[in-house]
Formats: sequence, structure tokens, C-alpha cells
Amino acid sequence: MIEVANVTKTYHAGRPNAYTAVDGVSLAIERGRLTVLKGPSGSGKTTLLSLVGCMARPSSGRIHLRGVKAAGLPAAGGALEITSLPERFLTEIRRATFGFIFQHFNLIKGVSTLENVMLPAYPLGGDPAALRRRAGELLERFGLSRHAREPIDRLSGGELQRVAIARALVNDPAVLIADEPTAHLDSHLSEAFMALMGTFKEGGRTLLIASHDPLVYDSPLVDATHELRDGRLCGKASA
Ligand SMILES: Nc1ncnc2c1ncn2[C@@H]1O[C@H](COP(=O)(O)OP(=O)(O)OP(=O)(O)O)[C@@H](O)[C@H]1O
Repeated sequence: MIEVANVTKTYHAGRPNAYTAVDGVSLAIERGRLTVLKGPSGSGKTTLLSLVGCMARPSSGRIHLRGVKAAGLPAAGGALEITSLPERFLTEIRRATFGFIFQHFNLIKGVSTLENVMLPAYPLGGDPAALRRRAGELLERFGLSRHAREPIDRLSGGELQRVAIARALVNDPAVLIADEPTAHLDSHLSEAFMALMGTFKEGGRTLLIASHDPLVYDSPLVDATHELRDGRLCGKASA
């Protein structure tokens, strides 16, 4: 579904503080599978996630997506090369294809749980009542209904993560990307998180998780693991 070919990302290119965070990485992310990027802090995992998820562009190399839709683009039965697309297409593909669970959740304080979940759907337009219903159903599914109208500030760490997951699902994305999702969870909640990933996989979603937590990368749910060191893939992908 996603093919990363010889991708490099250099921050501050051409300046004295230039830094290559991802260096010549090639890998394939299969549809409906759980793929893990592992590696120590600073190895380039977040950077690679942001490139795959159309949040940033590589300095060189190509990323192809298969089976994505964007208004104004020919229906892509074949592979769509995303790295050279104009910004507005990239943004549209990102919103329609990917759901993100960020390391620090990136929820908005002072805003209700329900509104936080609804936020990624606003730019897509659509019926506000239907969106509210969808967000409400997601909160119910994750046992958060009673917090719907409360600002997220009062929620526990585990609850915040479930809100972040609900928000990632609100546009019904084909691909879920999670960055160090268990970093702030105890082992019980981490296991619950992985069990949830199992249900998403069964539901046909493609999952890409960056983690240096063995509870994640050693999970039997994982189909493929790619290890990064200093921005480069090391060893062979394990499956
Ligand atoms: N916007 C940026 N500008 C400059 N350097 C950056 C930027 N973002 C990341 N880096 C650097 O790139 C390297 C890789 O960072 P990245 O966040 O991708 O690693 P990571 O493996 O996800 O680490 P962690 O697990 O700690 O989040 C780090 O040395 C980081 O300081």
C-alpha cells in the first residue's frame, strides 16, 4: 500500500546546522498489516512517520501510495507518487487517508472531549450533525461518553489516549499512524492499547507504529518490524 523508496530527510539543508534525520530509507508498508518502526530516541522514527503521513516532504526519494483518493486527481487504482504533489493535494490525501495518534496526544486544552474528537473532520466539511453523532459514537465505544462535554484537562492519561484514538478515527482513515503510543501508559494500559490495535487490524486498517517499547514491537500482532539507527534502516526487516 505504501512504498518508501530511498527517502532522505535533511533538516536545515544547506546551512551549517544541516542534519539528516532519515537517510536513504526504503521499505514497504502492507495494507491491513501492523508495521512497527523501532529504534532508539533520535533515530528518525517520528521524521519517517511524518513523511509517510504526508505531514512533511522528503529532501529526496519517493513515496508511493496505492488506492488513495483526492479530489482533482485521477482515481489512483495504481500507485500515486505523493512526494511531488502540490500542497493542497498532499493535505487532502493526508486528511482522507491517515489518522494520527501523536506521542503527546496533541489534544487541545480547554476544549471539550467531543470537540477534540471532531476537530480533524472540520476541514472536510460535511453535515455537522452527522459528525457530532459519529464523534459521540466513538466516545461511547471507548467508554468516554460521560466526559463528552468536559474539557479534556480533567481526563487521566489512559482516557486522554483513548480520546486521541477516537480523534484519529473520526475521518475513518485507511491508515492509522501512532508515534510512541505507549510512552505515557503503564503496562496494563499499553496491553489494552495493543488489543485495540488488534481489533483495528481485524477491521482491515493498516497500522504503522513507531515505538521503542518491547510490549509493542514484540507483540504477536506485529506483522513487520523495521529498525532505524541514526536515520538508516539496520538489518533485515523481520516479519
Ligand atoms: N524540525 C527539526 N529540525 C531539526 N532537527 C530535527 C527536527 N525534527 C527532528 N530533528 C532531529 O532529527 C533526529 C531524529 O528525530 P526524530 O524525532 O525523527 O527521532 P525519533 O526516533 O522519533 O526520536 P524520539 O523517539 O525521541 O521521538 C533527532 O536528532 C532530532 O533532533
